[in-house]
Amino acid sequence: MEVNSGIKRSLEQYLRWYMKHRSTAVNGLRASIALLVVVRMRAAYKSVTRSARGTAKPLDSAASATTASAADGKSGTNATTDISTDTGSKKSKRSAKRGEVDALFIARLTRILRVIIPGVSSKEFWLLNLFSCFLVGRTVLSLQVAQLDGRIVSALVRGNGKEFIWGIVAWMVMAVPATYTNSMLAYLQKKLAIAFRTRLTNHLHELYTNNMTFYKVGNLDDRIKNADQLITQDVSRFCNALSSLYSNTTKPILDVIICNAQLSMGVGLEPLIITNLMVQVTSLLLRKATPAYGALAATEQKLEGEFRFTHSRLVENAEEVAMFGGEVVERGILDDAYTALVKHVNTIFKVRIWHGMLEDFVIKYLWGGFGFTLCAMPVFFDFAGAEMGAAGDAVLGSRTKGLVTNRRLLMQASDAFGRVMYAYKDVAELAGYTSRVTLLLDVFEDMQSNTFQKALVSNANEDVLKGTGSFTQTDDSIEFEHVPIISPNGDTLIKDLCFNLHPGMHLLIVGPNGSGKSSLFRILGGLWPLYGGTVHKPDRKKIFYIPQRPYLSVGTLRDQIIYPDTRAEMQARGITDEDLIEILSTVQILNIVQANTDGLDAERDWKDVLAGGDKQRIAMARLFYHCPTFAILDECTSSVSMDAERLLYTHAQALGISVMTVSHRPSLWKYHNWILQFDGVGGYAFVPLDAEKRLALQEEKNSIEMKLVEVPKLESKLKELKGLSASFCDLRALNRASGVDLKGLGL
Ligand SMILES: Nc1ncnc2c1ncn2[C@@H]1O[C@H](COP(=O)(O)OP(=O)(O)OP(=O)(O)O)[C@@H](O)[C@H]1O
Repeated sequence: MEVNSGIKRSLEQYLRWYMKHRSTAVNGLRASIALLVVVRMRAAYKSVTRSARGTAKPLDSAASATTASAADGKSGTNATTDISTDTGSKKSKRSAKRGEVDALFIARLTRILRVIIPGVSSKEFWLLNLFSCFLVGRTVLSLQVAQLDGRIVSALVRGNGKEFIWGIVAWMVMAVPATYTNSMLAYLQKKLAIAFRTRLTNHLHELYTNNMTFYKVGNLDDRIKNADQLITQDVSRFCNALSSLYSNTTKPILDVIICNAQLSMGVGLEPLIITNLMVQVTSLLLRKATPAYGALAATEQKLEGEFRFTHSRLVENAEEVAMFGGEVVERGILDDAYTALVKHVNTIFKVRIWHGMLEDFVIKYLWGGFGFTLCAMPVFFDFAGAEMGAAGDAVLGSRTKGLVTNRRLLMQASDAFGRVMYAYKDVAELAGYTSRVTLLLDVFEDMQSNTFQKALVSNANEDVLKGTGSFTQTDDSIEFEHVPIISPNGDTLIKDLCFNLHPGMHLLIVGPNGSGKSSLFRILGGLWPLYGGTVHKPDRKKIFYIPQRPYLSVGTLRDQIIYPDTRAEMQARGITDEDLIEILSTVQILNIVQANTDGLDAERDWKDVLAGGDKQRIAMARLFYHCPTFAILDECTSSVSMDAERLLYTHAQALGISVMTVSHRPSLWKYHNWILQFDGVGGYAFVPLDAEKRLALQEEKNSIEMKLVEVPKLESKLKELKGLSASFCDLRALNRASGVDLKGLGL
């Protein structure tokens, strides 16, 4: 008994001490929590900076392995078989692929944020601030509504009509800023998303169109298959996800903080801390049980892209597939891509079933139970120091007001916390989109410094691939000085090419298929990396290229002829529409202008409207418009008659254009005076071309080859005849022995 009363006494003493020093204890607790937060933030910051360095390092080292870009007059590359983006720690490699919510995600997001919110003076920064103001405003209004709710119900319980009516008036007045705030939030969220998208798209377009990145991605690098989908879809999804996430997390976080602060006044700090701790623990468990939604979203996007790619492939090659009757094969390809996508999406759905159940149980029911308990605290215990001594209506009114306000605040806080938890899924999805957008930025930035990652052919000579060549600018000559022609796969097409070309020289390039004829122009144009030697060439405008498949852009007929000039550039050059009409008349396609009432201003889908031969004639018109020093003609007359061919060459040469032709047609030889002949095994010959002599030799060679074709037939005939004459001799011998008269047999 004494022991018991001793314990009771000590407990009472402790409680008295506690009530006396309660505020100090509470402050101490607050300070500890603040300290904990600071420590955690510091740790998070450290890990972010560490992982950001981990990401940057391989890119930096890769970049340092390259020389300046082709545009600067040099070209280099870092071709490698390793196609992973991050070569940092194993963990960062894994998360790089999976798009997890971790420090690497924060580092990547920060990198993109620097692009979409470039500074404090940017429109996006102020939009974000305005948006934040409205978010805070909405939270403040919600608190006011909770207080008002409590007051109205309290007045109702006490039967105080005047207070009740004033409460209703205040309620209606509050509706005005509340509805305006909600509408503005919806508007600003969309505005912010589109502003982010504009910034990011502009940045990506700049990189994509610079240094021929649109060619290099896909051709020289393996990392991205469908840059178009990434720029058009993934960027949009990323921006929408980011702006909605900002709204979906900032408001709930604010709600959680402010409602908790208010609640602590209503129910006391201790029960609130205990409840919060329990919520934290359960939310931690829930987080642990959350599947990798980011990785799932990233894979879904990838599969969506591949599915879209199979369709665009079919659209692009529709005519060929239809002619071949390849619909069964194509159907298989489309179905395979779709099945892979659907299989993955179904996996996500299934994962969502059990996770949704768990999430609902924890957020709605478990936390709901915590909430009820919390609301009951001021009723059963006096943590907040409510005036329990007061009597009758006052106590009832005070309790009702407290209960209604607290319950509303609690519901708001728990709903907000729930939304923060649900937002984890959105964050995970954002992590997926972030990893896709970062990959796009990584690849585009690598293309600027000519750093490529591509699987090489097994026999690629690694030593040769480590070399770099250079470009220098000349006035009007082209020279290749010990330049190897190596494909992006690492195949050596020509080992060591040397030749030079001056105005007045017309070069014919011949060789077997795949020997590197077109690749020579890819090197000259700076499309492929230069692994050695020097290419001396004039300004880009002095070399004009006409490919086998003419390229027709979007726009008017005039735009097709002057491409890539704009109308303003055409006028600046002093060229008029009449000059263009004359050019069209020279290439004999004036009928196209006449067939269109808008003349040169006619806008059509020229790619589909024009026949193959007409397209090639438009390309010739383009050449005559630009009138360069050198023209690269890569099998560009395959669809036109020999007359049109003659016209192209004679007119081009009359304009002083030196031609470099790739063609298998001997009819074109006469327009050239030099020949570059590739042997298909890495060797070549560069010699003057006497077309007449070469044609005569060719004819002689052809006739000998024709005769050689006859040789086996003649030999077999000879053999047959020899056999017959042998049997004839045998017969005569036999006859002599037997005395038969051969003449009588007609032999
Ligand atoms: N983007 C690329 N990536 C990898 N290899 C390529 C690429 N483009 C071409 N090649 C390869 O380079 C080699 C040479 O191609 P190129 O187009 O120069 O041949 P060509 O001599 O012009 O042949 P053809 O007379 O058939 O047009 C081929 O083996 C081809 O597969």
